Amino acid sequence: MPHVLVAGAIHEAGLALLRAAPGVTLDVVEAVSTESYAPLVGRADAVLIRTQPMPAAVIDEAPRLAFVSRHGVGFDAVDVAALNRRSIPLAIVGDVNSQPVAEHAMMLILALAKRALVLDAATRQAGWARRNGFEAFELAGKALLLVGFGRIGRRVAGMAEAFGMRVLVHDPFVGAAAIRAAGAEPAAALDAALGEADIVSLHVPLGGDGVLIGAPELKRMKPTAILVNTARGGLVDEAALAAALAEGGLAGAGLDVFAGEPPPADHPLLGSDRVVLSPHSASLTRECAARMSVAAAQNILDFFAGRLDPALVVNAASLPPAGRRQMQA
Ligand SMILES: NC(=O)C1=CN([C@@H]2O[C@H](COP(=O)(O)OP(=O)(O)OC[C@H]3O[C@@H](n4cnc5c(N)ncnc54)[C@H](O)[C@@H]3O)[C@@H](O)[C@H]2O)C=CC1
Ligand SMILES: O=C(O)C(=O)COP(=O)(O)O
Repeated sequence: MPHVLVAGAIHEAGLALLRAAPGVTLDVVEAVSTESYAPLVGRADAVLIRTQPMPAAVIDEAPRLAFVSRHGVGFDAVDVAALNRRSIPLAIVGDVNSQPVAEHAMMLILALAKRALVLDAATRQAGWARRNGFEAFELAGKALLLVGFGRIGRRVAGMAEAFGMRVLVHDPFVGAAAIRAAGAEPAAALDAALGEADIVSLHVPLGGDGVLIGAPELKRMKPTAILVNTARGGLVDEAALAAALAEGGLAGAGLDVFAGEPPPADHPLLGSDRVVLSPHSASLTRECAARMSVAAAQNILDFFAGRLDPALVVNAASLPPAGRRQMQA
């Protein structure tokens, strides 16, 4: 009889699915820290986890653990090597959250290009004083560099093309022909593309290499350019980004994600009016919060029923043959 631990607050729809499943028992811990759910892993057959860390120390304390279900798609916070040692599959939700994240990236691009927050504040405070400041710029004709051309990056490309933008793509794992077929231009060398772009948007996983955009990469960007990160905070050197913005090396940044979440109150990027921020909420639309919750819960039910889609498993663990883990009513 599978016992499921839900680590982190999720939409009620997924909880309802698990509660209604015959034979499933549940622990739900809404707090986001690892410490809050770690004491409960010992009795879990499956863990449904949000983005809080799941280190080896926690996995090693879970003798019954047979399956981990990510509520989203990024799995950098889970110690995959520890799962692999015991051949425990880790599944993600696939395409379920790509659309709202792509929309959010476009929202940040537009907010920065149009100086939305600054002009909103100015309109409330000082009337028309900034009307002729000519601070906004147009997207049409500008070069957008997408770093990463997977589920989300491809959707941003389509949206940007509708705005009349030129789309450059840097993704070493996607062939030039596929990039051209999507109406974009392959950019094999990241350094050169960074120098060409008016807007850079990140859509790659956070991997072992860590920082992708550090001080040298920021220096290659135009002083008029903006950087948008809806992927993972650890991809960007935040101190170097704050310095580039303060020194006029870069015009703006839109950030949904941070190296440490939530960012501390004295974080250098929180004080800049060249920055538009959101609290890792790109996928959390009304619609998608329910979709992710249901998809992650369904993956658990499918795993124990022996019918999980293997394409959703992202680590080196094969699924048990159908029927081996039948749920007991
Ligand atoms: N802010 C949020 O709420 C969300 C953030 N994310 C983040 O966005 C990331 C991307 O999501 P998806 O598009 O669904 O993933 P995906 O796996 O479909 O696409 C990632 C792409 O990045 C490419 N890539 C890998 N390393 C690269 C590198 N060094 N340079 C350039 N390209 C590289 C891959 O070839 C792949 O095409 C996730 O890994 C996750 O961290 C995803 C969903 C929600
Ligand atoms: O899909 C992702 O990788 C996300 O960042 C969102 O994940 P979460 O809603 O925190 O489980």
